Amino acid sequence: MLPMLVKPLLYFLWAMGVFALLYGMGLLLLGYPDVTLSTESWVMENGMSLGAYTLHCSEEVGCFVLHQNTLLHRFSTLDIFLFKILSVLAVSVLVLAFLIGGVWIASIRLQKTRNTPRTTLITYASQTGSARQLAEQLYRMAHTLLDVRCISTLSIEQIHQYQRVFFVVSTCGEGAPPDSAQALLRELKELKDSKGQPKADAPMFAVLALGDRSYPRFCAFGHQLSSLMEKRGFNSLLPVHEVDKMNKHSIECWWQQVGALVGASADPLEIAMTTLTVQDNQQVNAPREDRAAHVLHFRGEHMEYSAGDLLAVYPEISPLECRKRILENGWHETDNVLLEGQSTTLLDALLTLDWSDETAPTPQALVDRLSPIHERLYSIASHQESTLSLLVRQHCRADGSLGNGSGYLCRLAKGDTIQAQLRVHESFRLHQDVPLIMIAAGTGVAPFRGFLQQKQQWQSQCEHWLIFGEQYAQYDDYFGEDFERFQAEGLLTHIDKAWSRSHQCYVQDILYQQSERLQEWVNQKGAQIYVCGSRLGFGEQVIKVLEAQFDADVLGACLHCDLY
Ligand SMILES: Cc1cc2nc3c(=O)[nH]c(=O)nc-3n(C[C@H](O)[C@H](O)[C@H](O)COP(=O)(O)O)c2cc1C
Repeated sequence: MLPMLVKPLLYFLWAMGVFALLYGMGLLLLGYPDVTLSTESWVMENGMSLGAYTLHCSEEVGCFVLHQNTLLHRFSTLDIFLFKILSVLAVSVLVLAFLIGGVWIASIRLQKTRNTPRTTLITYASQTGSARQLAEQLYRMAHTLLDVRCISTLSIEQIHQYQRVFFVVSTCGEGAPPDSAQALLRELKELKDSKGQPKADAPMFAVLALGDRSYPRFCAFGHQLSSLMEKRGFNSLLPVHEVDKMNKHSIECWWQQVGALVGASADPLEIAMTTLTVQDNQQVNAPREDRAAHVLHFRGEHMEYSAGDLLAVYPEISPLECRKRILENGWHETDNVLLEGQSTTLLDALLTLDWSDETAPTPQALVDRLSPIHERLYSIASHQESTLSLLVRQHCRADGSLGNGSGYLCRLAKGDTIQAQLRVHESFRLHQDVPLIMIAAGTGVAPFRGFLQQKQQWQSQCEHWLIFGEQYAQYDDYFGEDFERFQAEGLLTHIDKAWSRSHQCYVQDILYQQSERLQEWVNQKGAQIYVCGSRLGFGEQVIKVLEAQFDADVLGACLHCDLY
């Protein structure tokens, strides 16, 4: 844009200069003293001298130049008018040139900064989007100092182009690496062992390991990656920093250390949130109060997501429920406790903590056992509409109180707003228009409504098969009307429902009964299989059946799981 403006400006300046020169020369050559001018009118108040020359102006006779009291030139009113125009134009052009030049130089500098190779890389390995979201957030806070990229696009050779590499990695499965980390992991394993000796010129690295303490192999992949990097001769900058359930304080501690190393400002970590407004919240399996499932529709701005993505919700604890639970334990809400070294009331402390089923002999012992409230991830049940839908099962604890995340969402009324984050679930998105086998249990059916909406947008002609399991046909047919509509439109070509309590039928039974079709769809029609639901029971059983039906490499190429 700027270089485009500069060229015409230079031409304009050049043309003006030529005009002014010619005009001046014409005046000097052709202008001559006006001999008829009377000497009285030479004496003017507003004269201006330059050496032996004096310029005088008079309204009656115009302007004239005296040289040692001899009239040298006289300028007409038109000359004066043109001089004025020329000087105004010259000043404006100079100011404009100054401004444009300033912006131009600044933009060249910016371009240079952008093109300067960074010495520090932040790379993420994410399964459900949290590590990616965090790495991109950190990058935004120090974008002039860092590069950011997904670990799947990173090779060892590229690591060597940096002085420092910061890994933000999660652990999935049972202590397993995210899919995106497999290639680098393979490369690292194949690399020659440096026998634990760091190489002097090798890049330095540090690992931020995201995980969840409730899993037996907490942050396992972060540790695996760090020890493998060290064995291959990379220099460790910091010990592996473990983060439980995306604890913000813990992330900030790590970022402060990293910031000091790379020269980034130690600003507090701003987690960018999307505000969603509740449009509708309905229980869809009435009258099942013990296992109530709700469909929520939200409206929000700048909602960029795809079917299969997740929504991270930050629950707010209900003070009413919290008071009730405090009383049931025989305590008082104003009891004094210490939280992170600060004295506060039991109620205030518990409103910031994740109190699930934990019990303790005293209020302080309870507070000491609990961790801060953490985000909850929900599968999105829609696809890039102006509304975002969720299917939420209300969790009921043994004492009758509601789970923190599901209780918060199921309590919401029309018009309420929540703060949430959209998380890219790369491995559970649709990447191409191929036949789908969608296998779900319970609220795991949610993403498949989104998938079919996406296929509808694509005007897909492929075959789609949904296998859905829940307890009761009369209550639990979530999104039943939507799936019937997709069926009527020819988008959903097969649907099988397994009702475990009302019909004693399970999803695995259908997979066995329809094994021929399953084989045909995968081997001949190139179908991809997506499985969503709880890992225990459903997920494990389904994987077992699929492993019995397909070779490992065939399954590896077509299976996508979202098991929790
Ligand atoms: C199916 C599943 C399995 C998980 N397995 C582990 C595990 O073995 N160890 C662990 O520390 N965290 C485990 N987690 C927790 C994740 O590491 C944690 O939620 C992390 O923030 C997810 O980051 P991501 O969204 O970038 O993948 C698991 C989470 C899920 C959903």
